[in-house]
Amino acid sequence: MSSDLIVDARGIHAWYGSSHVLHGVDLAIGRGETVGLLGRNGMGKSTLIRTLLGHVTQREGRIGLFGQDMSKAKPHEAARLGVAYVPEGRGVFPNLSVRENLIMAARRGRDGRNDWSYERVLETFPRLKERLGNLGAQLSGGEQQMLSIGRALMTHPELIILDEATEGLAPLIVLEIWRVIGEIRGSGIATLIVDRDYRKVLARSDRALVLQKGQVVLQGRADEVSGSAALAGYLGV
Ligand SMILES: Nc1ncnc2c1ncn2[C@@H]1O[C@H](COP(=O)(O)OP(=O)(O)OP(=O)(O)O)[C@@H](O)[C@H]1O
Repeated sequence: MSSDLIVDARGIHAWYGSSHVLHGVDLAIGRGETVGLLGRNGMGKSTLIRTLLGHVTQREGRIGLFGQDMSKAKPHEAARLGVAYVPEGRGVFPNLSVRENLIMAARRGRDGRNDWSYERVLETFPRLKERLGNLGAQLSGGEQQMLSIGRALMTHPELIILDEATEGLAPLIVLEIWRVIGEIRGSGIATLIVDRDYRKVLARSDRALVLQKGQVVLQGRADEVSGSAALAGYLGV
């Protein structure tokens, strides 16, 4: 298990009851690397993420995070090591204000890093600055998504996992989220991105992999995946 890798997962299988969803998936993410995870609906993208983080417990295979064996670990252990997960459907505290949501998340990074301050997060998301006193539940979907990403940044992660971060949002907000994803990449934090807009994912990723029925059917540098004749067929586009 290489400690140069943030994620080093080999031969991952996962089940929901008797339904076998992942069939031997390998995934590696290096420090600072942006990886796109593509595939049609129901192909196992969210399940792969949730399996790596220990949310799906019927699993087999070796899961290494930061060189540690996390094959049996619980979700909070992955978070403690520096993996921030922004789930599909967000995950902000509805009864806390924007300010409280952010402050509560604040934590130094693995090496004591503290560069994503409260102020920097608000500069990155000017909309949140205007809503500091609003409760999570009072925010629009786009604002909740920004808050969720802002919370992730305040934990000073080594890796942020964004599962459908732009899903169901208005076009201007979607642009805003992609801008921030670019900023996160530029700041050296590794990212794993799942998004329906495969062109945008590929344009912003170093590498990409495509899942079909719980198996990796295509992977490589993002430009290679982008140029692959097989891509459209796998994505159904
Ligand atoms: N909690 C669950 N219980 C049972 N089956 C599930 C559960 N979550 C997902 N599945 C099934 O597992 C398979 C993979 O789903 P998953 O959500 O990982 O796909 P996905 O590629 O992320 O697609 P989507 O974009 O639709 O979320 C699908 O057949 C789905 O119906």
